[in-house]
Amino acid sequence: MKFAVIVFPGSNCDLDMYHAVKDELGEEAAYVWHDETSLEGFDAVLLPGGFSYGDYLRSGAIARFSPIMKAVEKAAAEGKPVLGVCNGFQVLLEAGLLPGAMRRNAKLTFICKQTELEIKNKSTMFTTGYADEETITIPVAHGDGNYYCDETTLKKLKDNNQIVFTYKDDINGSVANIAGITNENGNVLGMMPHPERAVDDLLGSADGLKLFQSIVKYWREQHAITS
Ligand SMILES: NC(=O)CC[C@H](N)C(=O)O
Repeated sequence: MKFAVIVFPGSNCDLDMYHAVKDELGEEAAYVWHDETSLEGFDAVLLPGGFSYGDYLRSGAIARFSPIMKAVEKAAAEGKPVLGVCNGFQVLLEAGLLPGAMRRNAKLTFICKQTELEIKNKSTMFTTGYADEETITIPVAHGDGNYYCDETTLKKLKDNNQIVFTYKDDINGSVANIAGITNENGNVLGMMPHPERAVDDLLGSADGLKLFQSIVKYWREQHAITS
């Protein structure tokens, strides 16, 4: 399976993402500069964390106009797995590929620490590797992680099972403690915690690895030779 790691000017978790896929997961990965216009030949798309365009205007607000975003939209429409982590999540929100918006953390401070997450939907293509009711440990590192959506959107997210991860504790003021959501189709996931930084016990947790393994499992099932 081949993963694209999109690199924007100011991305800083692209190397971690590449390492997670290539070295820990053992799958193919390649960096794709934001100026590119095609994701032909890739099976999944990863938008890493960082400070694209210095977070000017709003986190993700400028990156969402990068040429590669048309190809990300196409991959999403084709049903390919698209994962946005932290700044990647912010870009997906700004691009309208996920509902809602991100605001400054409630306490207006940058938060960098391990967090406990509850898995609210373990039947997505990103979460089948987790056990029922499993609580996982994955680090966050953000200043703008305060997820907001209105009541109608929240109801839709709940009704469609689009809320995938919630924080066990309210760390940043997010509506309903939301840490990660999918689109309606379930193939685009945005999450503030960094699974790519939790892929080995040496890092303090390996709980993020199961997320990447779930994507591979899904892809293999889709591409199984049945005859
Ligand atoms: N680690 C990151 O991706 C940081 C995201 C974002 N720029 C913020 O501080 O909110």
